[in-house]
Amino acid sequence: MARIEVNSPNVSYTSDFIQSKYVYQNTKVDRDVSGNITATPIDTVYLFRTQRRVPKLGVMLVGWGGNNGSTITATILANKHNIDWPTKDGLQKPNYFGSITQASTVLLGTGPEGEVYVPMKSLLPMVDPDDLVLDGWDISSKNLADSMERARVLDYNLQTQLKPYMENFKPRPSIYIPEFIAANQAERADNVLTGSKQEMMTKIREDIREFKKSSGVDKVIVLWTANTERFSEIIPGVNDTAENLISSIRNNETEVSPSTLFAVASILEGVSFINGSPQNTFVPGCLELAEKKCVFVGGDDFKSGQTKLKSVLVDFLVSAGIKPRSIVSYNHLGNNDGKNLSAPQTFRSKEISKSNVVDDMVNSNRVLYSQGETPDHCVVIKYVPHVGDSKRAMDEYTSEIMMGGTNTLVIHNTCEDSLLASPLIIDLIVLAELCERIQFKVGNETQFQKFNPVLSFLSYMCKAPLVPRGTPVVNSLFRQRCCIENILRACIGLSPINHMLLEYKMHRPETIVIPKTRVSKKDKDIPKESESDDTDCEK
Ligand SMILES: NC(=O)c1ccc[n+]([C@@H]2O[C@H](COP(=O)([O-])OP(=O)(O)OC[C@H]3O[C@@H](n4cnc5c(N)ncnc54)[C@H](O)[C@@H]3O)[C@@H](O)[C@H]2O)c1
Ligand SMILES: O=P([O-])([O-])O[C@@H]1[C@@H](O)[C@H](O)[C@@H](O)[C@H](O)[C@@H]1O
Repeated sequence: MARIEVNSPNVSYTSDFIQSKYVYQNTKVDRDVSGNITATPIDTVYLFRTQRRVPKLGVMLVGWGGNNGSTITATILANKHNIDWPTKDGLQKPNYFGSITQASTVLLGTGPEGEVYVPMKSLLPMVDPDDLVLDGWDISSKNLADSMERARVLDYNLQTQLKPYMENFKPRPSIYIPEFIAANQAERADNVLTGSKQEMMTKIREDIREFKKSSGVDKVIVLWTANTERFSEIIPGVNDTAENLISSIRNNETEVSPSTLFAVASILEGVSFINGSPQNTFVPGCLELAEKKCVFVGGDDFKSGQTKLKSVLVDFLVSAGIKPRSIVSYNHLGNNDGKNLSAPQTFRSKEISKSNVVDDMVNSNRVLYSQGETPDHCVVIKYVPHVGDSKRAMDEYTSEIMMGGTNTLVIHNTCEDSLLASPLIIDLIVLAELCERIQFKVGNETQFQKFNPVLSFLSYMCKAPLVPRGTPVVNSLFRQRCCIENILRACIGLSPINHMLLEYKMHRPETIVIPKTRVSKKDKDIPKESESDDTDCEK
């Protein structure tokens, strides 16, 4: 992969850090009593600092023996050991298609040869997924080779070759509280911890420490890809504050779910925790704990197929001035996820995360929608065992066009559910780990800080993005991707991609002057480069 170095006085490279002075340009909007608007451009100077050393990273998956867990393990091993396999269509080589960090490119700029695109992963030093060290928990005791076979996702020929690598991986016993998932999951729950919630959580914390020590990894990230749970009730005194949540765990309170126990265990171990399922793992007390301890949390629910397309299509329609009036999304699938979602309480969690995804786009356009007006939006999921992991999704978008006309789009999508979700696991881990190495100072600040513990940077991969209090939720896939791309660019001192291509829109192109350097703010506005690390965290 070609090395990228930025040639600018605002960017410096030391053996430890890439440092960039960056002018963040924004617009402040004020409305007067008559509703008239004043827009004021605002410049803020940031000093970004990214640690260059990529750590040896351990990943612990909760639900390791599931379809996603076994598929991502197999994919990493196949890529790492360069295992290809014959199919009826020829020899298939392993890859990470569907991962933006590994398989997508970004426009870096223009050169003599025109536009130059580079792999997203080449912008900053990132963990190579081939180097991830995997471990995890499952309530099912099957080893990973048997789990892969049970999942019926990958070609048989690949499975045969991977078996020797996978059969030694055995999930650690996990926390099973039957009332949080569908009753039909009981038949696979033969690998479970016993004891009080406090005791089980302590065991999970020990597992994280033990894994870190025995594997020799520098750091660990924990990711929930276990069954969708029902929503937890938010009860004052039980899970509304960090203190109450901790004492509820101590008192074995009913309304603390396994996923919240895993999140709390990870936070207490200083380990980032990502939730790939829709339930409200991050009850207010859990979020407060993450904030206090300055540990990253991200989620919720992988945005893999039908919803991902929705967050493109509705954005397209609304931004084209077309008014979606009804969105009806149906899918059926036959994997264990579908089986678990056939219970009303777990389906409800999924229905919520799949339904909210158009809110920001609808609310952005008061020409089309009056305050409080929304399109009809219906989400249906059915379990059909025969189709296994091959999910069938059917969507109908009915929109109002000019002069009362109607535009109906009908989409049919067939795909392996887990082959769409697994690359998102890679991106969530790679980007969350990168965020742990990025620090910045704003204006005249003397101390570096990190991103807010609620990592909204991961929104692109999530159906129901978790954001810090008071932050706008962005669902539009295009905007979510721009955010990732432009923050990566900021870290190397490059301006956001603006798609203006002004240099190609000139009547007299010879008038273009390439400035020697980007103009920076006066020295007094530039954050100082020394001083200590981020603080404000309870240790
Ligand atoms: N595949 C997708 O496209 C997709 C998209 C979005 C979200 N998701 C979510 O990802 C999750 C995993 O999907 P999947 O297809 O791998 O499902 P799966 O049912 O195949 O795997 C889940 C695994 O979790 C295990 N499990 C359940 N409760 C557990 C607990 N408390 N601790 C440890 N393990 C536990 C199960 O035994 C199972 O092996 C689901 O919640 C699903 O809704 C999947
Ligand atoms: O990502 P997406 O395709 O919109 O959503 C999917 C659902 O349609 C599917 O029913 C469910 O089992 C998957 O876990 C996933 O949530």
